[in-house]
Amino acid sequence: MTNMRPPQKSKLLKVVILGDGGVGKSALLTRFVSNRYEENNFHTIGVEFMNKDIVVDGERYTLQIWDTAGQERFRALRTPFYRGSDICLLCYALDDRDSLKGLGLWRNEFLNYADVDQDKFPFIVVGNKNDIPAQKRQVNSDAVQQWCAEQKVTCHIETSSKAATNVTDAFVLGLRQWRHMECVAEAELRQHGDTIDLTRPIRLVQRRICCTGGGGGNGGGQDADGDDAAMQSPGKKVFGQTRTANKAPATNYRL
Ligand SMILES: Nc1nc2c(ncn2[C@@H]2O[C@H](COP(=O)(O)OP(=O)(O)OP(=O)(O)O)[C@@H](O)[C@H]2O)c(=O)[nH]1
Repeated sequence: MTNMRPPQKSKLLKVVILGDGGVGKSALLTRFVSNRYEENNFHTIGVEFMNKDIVVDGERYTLQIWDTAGQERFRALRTPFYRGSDICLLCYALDDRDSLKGLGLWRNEFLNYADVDQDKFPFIVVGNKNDIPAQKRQVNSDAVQQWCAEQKVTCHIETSSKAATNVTDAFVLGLRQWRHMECVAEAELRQHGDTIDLTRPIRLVQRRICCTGGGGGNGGGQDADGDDAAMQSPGKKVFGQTRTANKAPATNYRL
């Protein structure tokens, strides 16, 4: 016998990095996964992905991170990969104010193709290249905060792939935001979700089972209410079968 706990399963999450060409998406990914930095990167064509295992708050995750091409001409190559994403990093460069303005288009493009609920999806705004000298900086924190407020994005972080500043933190921020939204969604489900009002439907179901179980006889029909539309419908068996099939997902009962 051993006291060792079985190894914890790793949760797989898909992360997509979006932003204008040249803001440093590939550099961010390379720094995070391999802790390397290259000054002269080629433009990404289409998409590339890398996996990275990470433990955050005691939980194991495998992040499958998709680096996308920022250039407009590769749009058709990247958009099919948005579906199934769990987290999206919206990247701009601190020495390029247009790249911040462009984030709205990136967010919309993602929402169009990823098919997610925009109010419940973890977007993280990442301002890369924060190693640049002050005189080269074109984006100040007021502009970013204003953009985030307008777009209802709550998380913003500055990084430098070159100087290895905050790179892991950007992904961890995305992960924590994802987990927060999962918790909110679960709580909502518990509160309002799969609720069954047992008063009327249960009486119907019991009668149905009685009717069909009795070989189609009239015994159970005696106490049927005249105003019960469901009881009068011809789909008796279907109603009973549907009820049986639906048993499993019911999580809340309100008496
Ligand atoms: N100063 C500074 N330069 C960076 C940083 N990250 C990337 N760069 C520079 O920006 C260039 C472009 O970076 P990439 O990672 O290729 O940019 P990208 O967003 O992936 O570009 P696309 O593939 O065209 O979408 C790099 O060749 C670096 O010279 C950084 O943190 N600081």
